[in-house]
Amino acid sequence: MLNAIEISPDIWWVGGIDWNERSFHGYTTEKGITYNAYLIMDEKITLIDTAKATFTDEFLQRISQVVDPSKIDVVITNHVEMDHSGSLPAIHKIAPNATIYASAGAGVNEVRAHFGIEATPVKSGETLSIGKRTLTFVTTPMVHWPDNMVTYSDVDKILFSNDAFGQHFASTKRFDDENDLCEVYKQAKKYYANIVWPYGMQAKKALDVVKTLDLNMICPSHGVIWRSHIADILDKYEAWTTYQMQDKAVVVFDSMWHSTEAMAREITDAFIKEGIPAELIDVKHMHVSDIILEMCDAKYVAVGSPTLNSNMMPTVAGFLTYMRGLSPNNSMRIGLAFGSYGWAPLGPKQVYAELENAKFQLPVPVVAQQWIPSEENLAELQDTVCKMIEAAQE
Ligand SMILES: Cc1cc2nc3c(=O)[nH]c(=O)nc-3n(C[C@H](O)[C@H](O)[C@H](O)COP(=O)(O)O)c2cc1C
Repeated sequence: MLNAIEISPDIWWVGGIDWNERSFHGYTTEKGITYNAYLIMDEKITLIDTAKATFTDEFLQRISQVVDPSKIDVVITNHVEMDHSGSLPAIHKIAPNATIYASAGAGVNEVRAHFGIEATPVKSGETLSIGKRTLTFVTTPMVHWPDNMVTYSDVDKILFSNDAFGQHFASTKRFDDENDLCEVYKQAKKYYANIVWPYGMQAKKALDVVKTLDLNMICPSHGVIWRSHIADILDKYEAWTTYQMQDKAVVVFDSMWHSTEAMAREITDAFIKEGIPAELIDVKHMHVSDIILEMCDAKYVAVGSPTLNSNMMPTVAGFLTYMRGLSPNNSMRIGLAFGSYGWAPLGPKQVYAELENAKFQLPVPVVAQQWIPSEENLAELQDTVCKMIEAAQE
């Protein structure tokens, strides 16, 4: 078993590694997950967050390599979601006199609602001396639950950032510079797109506070610790939280007999012909959490469905529902609805209505094709794409 790891003098990583988790509340985690918790060996022995309940044994074993868990004096609960707090009842039982801190209001209420445990409230800006170190709490409400907060240790210049700057990435190596950075950044972006994206404005506020801190490390509750690429991940969060868009297109579709697929291919080619990178995505073959990663910074989004039993296809409806819940900046995008039908163009029209509901700019009407598109019909899609690009430039 991997040992507890001293990440900075007297600060230990004592989390859990979930090598085989592949679905985290419906989000695919192809690289597994870590539940990071940190133990600070100061005059008051302090634990920052815990682990998912199923990892309690692993987590307690790691703590025991450093100290008897019953000696813990302070537990900081930055966020009550159960991937971070699932082992809190076990710690509470082993160290009943430890003081558990959570954000005033939401954090304290959530600890009580989940575990029937009374936590001590802390407000944003409040400090706690644990010996040599003073910890400062900064609440980050709705990044991504009402209770979220982050904790800063002054002596070490470490920010315990909980979900912010996290990535679902299991590894024996704890630091950014010890791992494949391309993969780490991809997983950080996928995490942001699937978890934090709806709360970009709140995340931006939190980021502005983080940027004022003197930082040696950012220790998130998932994935690798940032020590060598702090400026880079902060820059990336700046771009993501301000919804910076790329001049690129994603064309998402499903198709039974390839007519909608032929339209999707033509639309993709038309974007590429106009010099705009485009990606063709068949929803049957890509998970919605990966589609969101591809589309989160795409200026152009085309969505196609045939009519199936008087509806759009359930796969496309599933994607649109997931996307609508996550994506707050659709008014900055240019959308297109398209698809084939036999006798009633309900599938493509429902896609259009969904894009309209999700507040996309829709400069061209729905392109509904009866049965199989001819060469001429397909060629007309080139004009449609040109109109979308013109609308983006206005
Ligand atoms: C099981 C099934 C159900 C269908 N239901 C409808 C329907 O309710 N209304 C309609 O206009 N066309 C319906 N169609 C016809 C398709 O929409 C039509 O064949 C279309 O061209 C398929 O596009 P695709 O090749 O992209 O799958 C149905 C086709 C199938 C196979």
